[in-house]
Amino acid sequence: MTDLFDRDVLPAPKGASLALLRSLLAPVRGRVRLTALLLLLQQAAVQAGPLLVAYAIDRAVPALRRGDYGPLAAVGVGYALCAVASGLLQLAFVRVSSRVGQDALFELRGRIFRHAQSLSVDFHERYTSGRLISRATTDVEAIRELLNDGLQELVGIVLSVLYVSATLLLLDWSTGTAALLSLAPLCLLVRSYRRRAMAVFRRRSTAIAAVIVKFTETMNGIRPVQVFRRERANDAHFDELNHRHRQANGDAMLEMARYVVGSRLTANVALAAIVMWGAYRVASGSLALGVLAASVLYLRRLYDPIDRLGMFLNSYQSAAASLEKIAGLLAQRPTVPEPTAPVPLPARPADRPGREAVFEGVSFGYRTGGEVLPRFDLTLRAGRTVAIVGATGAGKSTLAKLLARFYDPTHGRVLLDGVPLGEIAGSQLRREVVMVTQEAFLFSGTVAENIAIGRPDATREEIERAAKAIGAHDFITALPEGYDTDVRKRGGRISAGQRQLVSFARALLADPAVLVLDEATSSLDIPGEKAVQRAMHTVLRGRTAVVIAHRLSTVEIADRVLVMADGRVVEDGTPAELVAGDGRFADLHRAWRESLV
Ligand SMILES: Nc1ncnc2c1ncn2[C@@H]1O[C@H](COP(=O)(O)OP(=O)(O)OP(=O)(O)O)[C@@H](O)[C@H]1O
Repeated sequence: MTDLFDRDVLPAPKGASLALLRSLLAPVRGRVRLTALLLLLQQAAVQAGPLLVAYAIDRAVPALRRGDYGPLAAVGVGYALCAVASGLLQLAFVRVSSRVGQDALFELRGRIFRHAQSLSVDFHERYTSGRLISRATTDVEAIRELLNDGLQELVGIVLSVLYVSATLLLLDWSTGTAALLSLAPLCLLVRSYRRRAMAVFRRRSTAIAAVIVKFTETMNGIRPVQVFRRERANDAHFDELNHRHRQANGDAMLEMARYVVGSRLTANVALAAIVMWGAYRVASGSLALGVLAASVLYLRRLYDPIDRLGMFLNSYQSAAASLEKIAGLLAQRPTVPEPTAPVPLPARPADRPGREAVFEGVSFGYRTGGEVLPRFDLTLRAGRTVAIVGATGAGKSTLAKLLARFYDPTHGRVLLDGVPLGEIAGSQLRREVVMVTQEAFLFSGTVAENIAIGRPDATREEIERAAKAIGAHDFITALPEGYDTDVRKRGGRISAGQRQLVSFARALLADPAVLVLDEATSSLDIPGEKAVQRAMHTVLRGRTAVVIAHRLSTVEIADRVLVMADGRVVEDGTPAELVAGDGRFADLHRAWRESLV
């Protein structure tokens, strides 16, 4: 089955890209208008030049011949004023527009991060982190280019074409009309370029995303890459993706080159024709020389922006492709949604350890595969420790993840003290149900901060008490800066077993009603394993606990054991009952006992 999320562009409602752009610019609407006004004035100052030249040739020079310096001086002063005004207006424009662009991008980056973080685990398993990084970097960068330079270009081009056409028509309507007619083939050229460039840019942005995905995937898995000597295969694959990116880049440049050559050729042919016609009219006395000179200057200004229009279309196409991808990402909704009207859990009496969890007619399959857990019912009594055992792929972690609501069941529901998980506010659910995974992930920050993640308001004393109860205090105080050691810095490196202890201390401090623990399979050294086992007992005590057990010594401390096979619970009972029976667990247990002697 092909996964929708394997594609770079996720489905989004129609018009989502435009709506996104509008929503980004809405808060800065006033400043967007100001930038438009500044550009309008700046273009007026720039376009006045040739008009002054025409005036100088046709009026000021004859006046000078009569000994009147006034008109020429006026032209000189006018030209200087226009130059200064255009410079100052340009400066003001750049200042305002770059702030507009920066504010919009600041908002966009924040939105991508917040949104990606709020999406369910299911999304992240399918849409790789490399793609997310590509969205937040290269795609945002493409939009930055459009907002910072592209829009200025476009408004500048449109205004200059409008000013120049109007002035040409005013100077001499027949030259003006000829100039406007010559724009028709150029418009056709722009249209066909736009169509072709769109395909090329979409390909290019997908190609760069693939390069980033490969890069992050390889570096994130650098250990297995080196252990299994995947470097050569990776090099070859990366090379292929890199080639594809280069090819897409080359295609984009080639399209651009074709466009520039085509537009210049058309413009030059039109210019030559109009100049020849104008020269003929000057010779026959029906056109003033100054008007022809100004017209030629204006014609250059009319055609010049056509090249720049190509540049603008480039940044527009690449920003449009990026905007589409970002809009697709932002259109995703969590598959495990927050309840609209959360139901609070009933208060828990102080003498009652944990809460009762019930799986009611639950069945489950991952979106990318078939059914993993066929319909089942299961009640986990408050305050008891349940161990789940079974072969790899039997569905143990899946069952645990349903209890922690990383996924919602396909059918049926999971209840905590009678309240369906889907109706409990996320913040309360995360306080009540904590899942400790095998990896025992540590965030950047100090050891103390890592322990306090589930309860950020915990005092140092409480943090140390939890660490002591778990048996982590001694190794923590032996670190270079004790509890204030940064876990990612030199000297702060801590072993796998120690990481487990930190994550147990974290869970103990968070004090959830239900603890789901995926026991680490990694073989620790014997003292390390003993320490982790002891710590596990401490953290399980006094709450409802589910342990995915890989060691039979862990199973023995459980009140109840579930043996799973192919998504079903095939044996269920106390460890003693199961050992005494003749099922799989009894076989496993016998084999284990024999291995000990
Ligand atoms: N994120 C996922 N997407 C699709 N299928 C998955 C996903 N996670 C697990 N599965 C599939 O679900 C089945 C049960 O997996 P699960 O991880 O629950 O097994 P397990 O008993 O915990 O195994 P192990 O002891 O190896 O961790 C397996 O067939 C697995 O391929």
